[in-house]
Amino acid sequence: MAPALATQRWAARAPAAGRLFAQLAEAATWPPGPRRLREGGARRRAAARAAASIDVLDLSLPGAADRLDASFRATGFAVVTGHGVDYGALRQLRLKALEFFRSPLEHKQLFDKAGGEHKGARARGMHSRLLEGGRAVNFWRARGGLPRLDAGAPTDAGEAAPEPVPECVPGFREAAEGAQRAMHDFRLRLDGLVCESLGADPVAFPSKLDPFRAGMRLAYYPAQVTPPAPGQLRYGAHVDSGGMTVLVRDEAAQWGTQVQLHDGEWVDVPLVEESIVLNVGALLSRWTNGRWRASVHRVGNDAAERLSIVGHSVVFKADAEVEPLPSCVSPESPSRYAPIKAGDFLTERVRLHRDNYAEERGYSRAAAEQALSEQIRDYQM
Ligand SMILES: O=C(O)CCC(=O)C(=O)O
Ligand SMILES: [Fe+2]
Repeated sequence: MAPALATQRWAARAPAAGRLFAQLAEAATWPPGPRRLREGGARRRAAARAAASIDVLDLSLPGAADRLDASFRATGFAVVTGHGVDYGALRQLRLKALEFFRSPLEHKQLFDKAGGEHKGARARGMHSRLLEGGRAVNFWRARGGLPRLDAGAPTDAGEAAPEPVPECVPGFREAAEGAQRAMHDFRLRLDGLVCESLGADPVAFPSKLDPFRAGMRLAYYPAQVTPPAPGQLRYGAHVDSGGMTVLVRDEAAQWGTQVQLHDGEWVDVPLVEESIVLNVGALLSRWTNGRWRASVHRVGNDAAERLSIVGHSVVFKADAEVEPLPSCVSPESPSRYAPIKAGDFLTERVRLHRDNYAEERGYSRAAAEQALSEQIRDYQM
């Protein structure tokens, strides 16, 4: 029997082991060449499926609110064009951010607040990211003021005092401010579109939001010079926590963002020039009573260096009470979620990710698993 056939049979009998074999085989040819990336069978199939699965919408055309509603109901994701954002400002931030992330570790460590009092930095996982060579730094807009580039992150409740970033990369601050400005109007427009899509009260809706708290995170994926371990991903499967995520992928290395559809299948987010990817977070899904899905997504392995700019819209005030919108509740679709304060919800979701969560909450080992799985279910959507 030919070895290849034997392998196929063995893989068919033991799918998990077969997958491992496939991963090892992939590792043996790491890094994947451009041809393999374009033409790999599984990837091509996934991409073909994605074309039919994740909508691409031109927001400059009439009916944008309804089309957004349909996309978010179906997958919780949409790739948008016609957004009006100055892409040049985003490109400039990408360049400066790459300069920062490629700079010596001592520079990047200036941003590591995890050992100090800025527990927000630790809570958001920046501690390990920065120590591993610099992967993320948060920006946010000071309340009511000009956009500022700040180190650390707000506390869980979003109340930490911002700290100015040391100028280790000339022009970084200006680039960040330029990108924030470029995004600001778009974020406001998205807030308006969401209100329209959901038929929400145009007075009550904006009063719950604070567009000036919308930040920008730079997620850096260093070039993968060694093959990933079996099952390892560039960004593990997760659901975003808050309102709407506004994701600008790296034009030079866009491949990798994948979404799990309702039927469990993973699909690629389509690659579209100068597009922005929108996706629904857990709190927004909850507010819509589950009408809009908060889908699980991840970033798959690719050898390329990559930088994603991750922003948000529909940013709730920490003390905003979030309960299913009346327009999303009906006799056929009764309210599924109790009212919750946005700040409390986000704090709890961040805590769920800590290793010592059960211990912090005083759960016994036996009770912990039960409580955790219930909490995760509650806080997932
Ligand atoms: O970088 C990407 O493509 C996705 C990042 C992401 O999912 C996130 O930051 O929540
Ligand atoms: Fe995400």
